[in-house]
Amino acid sequence: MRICVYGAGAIGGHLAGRLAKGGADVSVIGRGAHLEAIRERGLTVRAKDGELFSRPRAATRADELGPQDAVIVTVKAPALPAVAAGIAPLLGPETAVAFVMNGIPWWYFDRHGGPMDGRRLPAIDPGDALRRAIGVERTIGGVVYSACHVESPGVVVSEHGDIRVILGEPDGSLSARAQAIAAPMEAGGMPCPVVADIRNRVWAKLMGNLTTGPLCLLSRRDMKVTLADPVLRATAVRLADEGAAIAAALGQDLGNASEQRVARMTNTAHKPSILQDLELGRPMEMEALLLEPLRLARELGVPTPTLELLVHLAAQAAQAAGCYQRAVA
Ligand SMILES: NC(=O)C1=CN([C@@H]2O[C@H](COP(=O)(O)OP(=O)(O)OC[C@H]3O[C@@H](n4cnc5c(N)ncnc54)[C@H](OP(=O)(O)O)[C@@H]3O)[C@@H](O)[C@H]2O)C=CC1
Ligand SMILES: CC(C)(CO)C(=O)C(=O)O
Repeated sequence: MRICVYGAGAIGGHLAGRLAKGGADVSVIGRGAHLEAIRERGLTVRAKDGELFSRPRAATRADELGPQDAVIVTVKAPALPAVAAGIAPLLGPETAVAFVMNGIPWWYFDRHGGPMDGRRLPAIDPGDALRRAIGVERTIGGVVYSACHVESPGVVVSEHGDIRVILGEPDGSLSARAQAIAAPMEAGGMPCPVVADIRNRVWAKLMGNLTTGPLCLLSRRDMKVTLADPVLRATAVRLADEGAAIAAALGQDLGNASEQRVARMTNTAHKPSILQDLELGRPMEMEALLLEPLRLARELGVPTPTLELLVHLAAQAAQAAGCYQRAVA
């Protein structure tokens, strides 16, 4: 199976390594020193279950690779317009495109049902660029648990053993095409369930970002250090409660699990990827991870006072660092 990972950074590198180990014919699209190193010396993934080495075909442009059976998009959300502009050469008539990223995905309300069905998210997909270039028919939703970073060009470190990718169709079907991506992932050591409730999984993952994102952006410290402060830990629980209330207003029941969610993160010495971006001066996923959930809360009449305050402070920090340009609204 030909699978291209579009955005071979930390997550994309990890997934490419797993897929190669699992027997897929893997290529990656990336850029800069990391891509050059993968091209010249191969891709190394240092994971808790051992080191994976592979030699995926590495390209900076899709026309170097041609049509694929599947594409897995793993860029940061601000890079999605560039993916929309560049992806066409990878797409044959049957190519599926899985978005394995954090945050509210551009397709969230497609095939959603109810009064919000079909609603657009212009902050995530400006000008409907992804909708036009890829379309919801090809799209598979995805969530990833794998704290990781690029240690040096060509080398990705997966920091914890608790890893998984979750795939799901926007219409809830358990499709053969999602299973076809999951199979080499699983064979490569990455658990990869295909689920009927991908929106619920998106929200469950988002809880981690809504809690540790604003707090660590403001503390500039990793999750373990930040959450060791009892006041900030209690604040994280309030953030998780508010996030769960937004999800509930959209019909996604996350249970009464905020304490446990935060408890699971207290021993994780990981800097959230959004903080890594701030520190490296890269465009930050403010919209998909933080601001779009707030917008939905306002629209649905869900009170989120703690989230409002901390996300707006975080947005100011992001603007001051030159990593987020929009006016916050
Ligand atoms: N890292 C983590 O621990 C986790 C991250 N996530 C999520 O996974 C997603 C990916 O994150 P992560 O892997 O950390 O991000 P990275 O920035 O490490 O990876 C994205 C890669 O895509 C490259 N890229 C961006 N735009 C283009 C383009 N137009 N053409 C070619 N290459 C491009 C980037 O290059 P460049 O560096 O030059 O921009 C980078 O190498 C995000 O949604 C994130 O929130 C989820 C769980 C954990
Ligand atoms: C913080 C973490 C690991 C989970 O919420 C994450 O998703 C990220 O680093 O972006």
